[in-house]
Parts: sequence; C-alpha cells; structure tokens
Amino acid sequence: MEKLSFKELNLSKEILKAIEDLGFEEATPIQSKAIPTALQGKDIIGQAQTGTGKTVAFGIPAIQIIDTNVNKIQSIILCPTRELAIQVSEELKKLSKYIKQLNILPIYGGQSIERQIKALKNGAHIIIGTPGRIIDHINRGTLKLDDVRMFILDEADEMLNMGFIEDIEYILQKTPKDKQTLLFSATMPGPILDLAKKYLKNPEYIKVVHKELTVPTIEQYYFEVKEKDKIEVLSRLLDIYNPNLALVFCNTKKRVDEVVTSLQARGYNAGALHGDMKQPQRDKVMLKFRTGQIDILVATDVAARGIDVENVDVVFNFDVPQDEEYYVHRIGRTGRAGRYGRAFTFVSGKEIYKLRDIQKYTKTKIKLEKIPTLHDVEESKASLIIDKVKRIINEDNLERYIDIIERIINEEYTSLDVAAALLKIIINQDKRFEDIDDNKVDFESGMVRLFINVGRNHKISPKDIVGAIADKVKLPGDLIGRIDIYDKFSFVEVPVEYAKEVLEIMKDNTIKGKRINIEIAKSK
Ligand SMILES: Nc1ncnc2c1ncn2[C@@H]1O[C@H](COP(=O)(O)OP(=O)(O)OP(=O)(O)O)[C@@H](O)[C@H]1O
Ligand SMILES: [Mg+2]
Repeated sequence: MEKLSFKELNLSKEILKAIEDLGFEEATPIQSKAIPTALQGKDIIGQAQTGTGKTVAFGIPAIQIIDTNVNKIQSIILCPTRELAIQVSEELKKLSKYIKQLNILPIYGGQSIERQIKALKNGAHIIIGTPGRIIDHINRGTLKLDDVRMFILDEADEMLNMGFIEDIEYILQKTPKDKQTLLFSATMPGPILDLAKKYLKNPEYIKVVHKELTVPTIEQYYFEVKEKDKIEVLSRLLDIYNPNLALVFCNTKKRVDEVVTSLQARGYNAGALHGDMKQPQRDKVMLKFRTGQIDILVATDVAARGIDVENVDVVFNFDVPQDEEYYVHRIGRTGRAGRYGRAFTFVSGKEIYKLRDIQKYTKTKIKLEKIPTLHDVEESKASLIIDKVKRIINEDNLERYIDIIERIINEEYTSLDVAAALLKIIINQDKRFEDIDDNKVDFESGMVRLFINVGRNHKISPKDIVGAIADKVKLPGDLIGRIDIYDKFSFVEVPVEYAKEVLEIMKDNTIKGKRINIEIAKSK
C-alpha cells in the first residue's frame, strides 16, 4: 500500500509542525489510508500490524476535528488498559502540542476520582480512558458525551469482546447518533468484525495486513521446555541475547510474581506488572521499564496490547497464550516501527497443539530452537566481555594498567596467560559458576558429576539417591542426569547451577539411615 507524506494529508499546520518534531518522515500505510478517510467523515475499521502507527492514524483525526471554541468533549477514545490510556494520551499531547487551547484528559481507574472530577469541570476536548471509570463518571453526572463527534475504540476486537461489550454499549448510548466511529486493532477475528458492523455506518474496512499477521522483522522461535526448567532456560537466553529491554509474558498473576522473584534471586533486574497491583505501583514499574531502570518486565496480558516501549528487543512467552490473537499482540511489543526483534515461546507438553493453532492463525512459521547449554552461555559471555575489551583498548588510556601487567609478564607468564586468567575471573563473577571448577563441569551438557560415597554393602539404589536429593533440594527431578552405582560409591550428574545447593544440603546427610558423603567428582 502506498505511503504518503504527511504534507499530502491536509493536516493543520500545528499538527504538521508537531509531526516534524516527532521526526516522522512519511506516513505509514495505515496512516496514509485512514487519516484522509476519517477526515472525510467516514466510519472506519482499521486493521494493521503491531507497531505500524495506528495511534497516529486515529489520533490526528481525533485532534483535527476539535473546535477549541467549544468547551465540550468532542472526541472519546477507549482503551482496554490504564497503561495504554496513559500512553495514547501522551502521544496525542505530543501531536497537539502547538494547539495551545486544546485539552486532552486521560480518565482511568486507580487514579483519584476527585482530581478527575475537577479536571473534567475545567473542560476537556478529548478524553482517553478505560470503560469502567468512564461509566463511573457518566453515572455521577461528571462526564457528558452529548457533543461527541468522534468515537474511537483502540484494540477494538478486545473492546468488543465479552468482557467489555456491555460497557461499550452503555457508553455508546450516551453519545449522539450522528457521530463518527473508528475501530482499530492489529487483529480482527471474523465474529467481532460482524458484530462491529452493528455499531458502524457504512464503514470503510481498511486492512493493511500482509500474508502474515505478525511483522516480518520479528524472528520467532520456540523451545520445548519442561515447566520446572523454564526459569533456567529463561536465564540462559537472557544471558546469551543480553537484550536492552525484555518483556516476559505469563498466563497468571501468580506466575508473574513467581518468575519475578526467581529472576531477582538470580540477580536480574526484573519487575512485575499485573492487575492485582495498585495503580501507583503499576505506574512506577512502567516508568522504570520505559527509562531502563529495570530491564526485564514480567507481565500478564495487561501489557500485551498497544504498549509501545522503545528498545524492547526480546519478548518471551513464558507460557503459551490462551488466545491466538494474544500471541500476535504479545510479540508485537518488539519489532516496532520497522525495528528488529525476537520472540521466544516456551512450550511444555500439550502446549505444542496451541502453538500449532497459533501458527495457522498468524500464517507464520515459528521455528524450534535448541535450548542453549551452559557452555553456550559462557561463550557468549566471553564474547560480550571481549567486545568490551576491544572498545576499551581503542578508547581508553591504559598505560597505568600496562605497567602492572608488564611487571608480571617479565617474571614468568605470557600476556596470553594473564589475559586468560583475567577472563576467567570475570566470567566466574557470575554466581552460577562460582566454586565449580571448569574441569569438573561437562560443559556440553552443563552437568556436574557429584561423587557420593555410600559405604560398602549398603543396599542403596540409584533411585534412593535421586529420591533423597529431590527430597531436600528443589531440584527438578528429571534434571538429574545419569546415575551410576559402583562398588561403594556412585555418581550423580546434576546441572551445574544446582550442584552447589545439592552439595550444601546433602553434606552430612543420610540415606536409608546410612550416612553418606557427597562431593564434586573429578572430571571424567
Ligand atoms: N509515520 C511514522 N514514522 C515513524 N514512526 C512512527 C510513525 N507513526 C508512528 N510511529 C511510531 O511507531 C511506534 C508504534 O506506533 P503505535 O504504538 O501507534 O503502533 P500500533 O499500530 O498502534 O501498534 P499496536 O497494534 O501494538 O498497538 C510508536 O513509537 C510511534 O511513535
Ligand atoms: Mg496501538
């Protein structure tokens, strides 16, 4: 579809100037098509992929139709979440920054109602909000929609879904019949499209989707992961890809809290976002994420739709989403405005069937990828460090340090020895590698052999040992690898990151009433 320059769209000079400030060079396809159509007064169903500028596509018409001489609400935009209402209102404020008399007001739950009442009394031309709080104001008589000329649903398919439909109908009843209605989303399932027509007059269906429903700049992979290994796999992928910002989606609030706790325990800078949190907390975590003070946001689907944060370069589906549409919206938090992104989905057991449905729905291929080993993690850590080293060599003055190194080298070591030892020190700063000697770890599998002395003639089976360890250590049972019993001792193989914990807890322990001795075995 054709892209136009904003100058060709008949926009007011104030809006054009604001767009120039935003640095947009040309209108995206959905903007090129939807803005002129909306300005002609037509109803629109607009469907375009995630991150392709739908907000500006409805935001500009919503602003341009306002008569600032009339101190009444003339455009209303409904969004499914508070975070999205805030974001859309920020974007509209940027677009209208040169229209001094224009008032834009976000109205959402969790914010002081008194303050909103005061602001509404002062007058607003455009309100952007979540349905619940808007209905609250309608019922209190603090919000009147009699002069609304443009009614917009962002994430329209979600808004016309079961959860919101009654609220939407209630709000619609309070608006004039002859208004203009615009619906936008990246997904528009058939039944919702049929339903939408009930509310629209002779709408133009503007669909800018290609063969696939997801954008081609997002690489999509899935991993077959057992439930209990998900955190470990997530950590490895975070270490390897080292994203600027990452979003991790879980299916429940409880899961979100668990994942955040585990990530924080492993030293990651993660925060939670879900609907059970108080609004100030939600605002705080969003702000921290937008400013990079936390770099991993673990969220339920409250963050799946519409949220636009620059630099999110990886999205994880810690759980496969229940709805196919949600997959599209979740992964669409990366790869925005033509940028590049990655989406990783963890699939355990039967979830593979859901993944198949998702691929059919989105018409994309999600590729199976192998779980990286700890050896891979170490390699990529090393290469990150080496990149940094190269930068420092090129940019910094290292004379002081060169003097120190020279003194060592003159004695008995080569500079290669010194560099290798320093690299080892840096890599081992990671808790997971501490104390576990390289030559005792099988880096191919990421396993460590534990030597267990069970004493002679004690009838202790491999099952007893595994059982005893699994009893004491929250070690995923089937993460225990090979186990061999020899004469009076045995080896168990456990993942390196659990080895320390197993050692710690099994020290001075007994199996079947017999004292056992456990230590890290020499390399095989
Ligand atoms: N014409 C343009 N040129 C360059 N960037 C743009 C343009 N229009 C919008 N953008 C930027 O693209 C990003 C994505 O826009 P937006 O959030 O509106 O996407 P969307 O289509 O609503 O996606 P979603 O379906 O996820 O809600 C924003 O950061 C926005 O500022
Ligand atoms: Mg959007």
